[in-house]
Amino acid sequence: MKSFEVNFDGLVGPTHNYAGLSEGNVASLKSALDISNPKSAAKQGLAKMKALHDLGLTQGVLAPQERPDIHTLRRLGFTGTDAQVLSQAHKEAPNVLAACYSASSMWTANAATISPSADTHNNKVHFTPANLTNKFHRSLEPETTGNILKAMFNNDEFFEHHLHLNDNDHFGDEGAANHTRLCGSYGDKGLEIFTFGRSAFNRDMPKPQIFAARQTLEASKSVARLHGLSNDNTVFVQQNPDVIDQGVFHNDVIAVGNQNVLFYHEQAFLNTAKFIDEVKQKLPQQAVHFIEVPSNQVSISDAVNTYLFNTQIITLADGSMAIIAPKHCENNINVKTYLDNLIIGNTPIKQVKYFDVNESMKNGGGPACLRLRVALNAQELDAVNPACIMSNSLFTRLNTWVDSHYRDTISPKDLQDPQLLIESRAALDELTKILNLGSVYKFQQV
Ligand SMILES: N=C(N)NCCC[C@H](NC(=O)CCC(=O)O)C(=O)O
Repeated sequence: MKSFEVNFDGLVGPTHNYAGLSEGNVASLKSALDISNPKSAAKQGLAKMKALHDLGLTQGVLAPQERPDIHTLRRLGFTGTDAQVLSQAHKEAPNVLAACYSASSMWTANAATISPSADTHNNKVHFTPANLTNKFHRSLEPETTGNILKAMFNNDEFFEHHLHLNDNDHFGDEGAANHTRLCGSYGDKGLEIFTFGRSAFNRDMPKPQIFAARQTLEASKSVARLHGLSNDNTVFVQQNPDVIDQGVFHNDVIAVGNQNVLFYHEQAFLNTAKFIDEVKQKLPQQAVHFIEVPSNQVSISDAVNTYLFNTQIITLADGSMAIIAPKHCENNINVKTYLDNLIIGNTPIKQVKYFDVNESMKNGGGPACLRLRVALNAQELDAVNPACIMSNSLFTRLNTWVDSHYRDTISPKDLQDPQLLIESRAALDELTKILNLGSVYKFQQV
């Protein structure tokens, strides 16, 4: 049966702003309190989705979350009307207010971990939303993420949905940003690689000294268990703690895989040689292209600033691969030179396409952060909510929707404006109709 990898990109929400919420994420802290442009952020994202659709890929859309999260503000003790809650929070706890306003669900690589049916014990596609416990603003996402995924993959015959892991740092889980899969064609049984930053229970294992390691080994193992993966189709590898301390807060900032290609920086992993041996031993039927980028060609700092590895490697109709990269890669001489040489070398990657996703990049989200990969066979794809699949008409419809609901600027003082809450809800209410999601947001459930 034919199989596909579908990218479900996060639609940037109407409250996209720069609040400096993510310690350990260099770009987020650098952009703190800048003025954002939600309209252009959403359109940059839509343009990337449309480009992949035009390249012949099946492209999906994942809805944003309800922000501001007024329910969390009330849970934290702010009372009165919505306007009073916002103004009180603005006065007393502006950082909490900003966290409850974050449009961070756009980075859908952190929405969930997905295991395709070829890998799982019961031949269903398994979904586990990420709990994102390490950052308060992101820990608000998993419940709604689960609702949205259930509304998109709503068929028990093919899809199995799990509850996110326990909300505790011991089981900190950041989803597909720390998970990649190597395989032959997408429908073949593959090898699922889980990368973790630290162990929660084993204090003897190395860990970063400056920034938090967001993903634990225990979380990765739990997801693999829930999905019914076996020892022979999983690898658990530790991220190099030194690079976490240099701003590599997720593994997808330093490594990316697609089918028989693993593209990674030489400093990405601890014990790289052992890891590569295990991959070779567990995937004997595949000649994997291990593309290791040396530090003397691309430094960690260049990788973090350009997001060379937060690129999407996609397979085109002729079987060759293309890299979807942010413009930052084109503008950095070391990275551009590396990529120019890569596409004439002996690997399946034959072209690079550069995209302007600057509004997202300024918060530390590159092209790969913006997408959740779901490998599906033809029958499973037929069972996906068709309203969430990109088409020429959906692209036009969503651009018009953005034009009518989104602001051109948001600055920190705008977060107390109750009108922004009203605008955001109106936008999301209409969106749930466009994407045929039903009432996935709390404000729709009262
Ligand atoms: N690498 C992947 N897959 N995702 C990138 C996530 C970026 C996100 N930034 C933020 O949440 C910044 C929000 C702010 O500062 O306003 C984060 O750090 O979790």
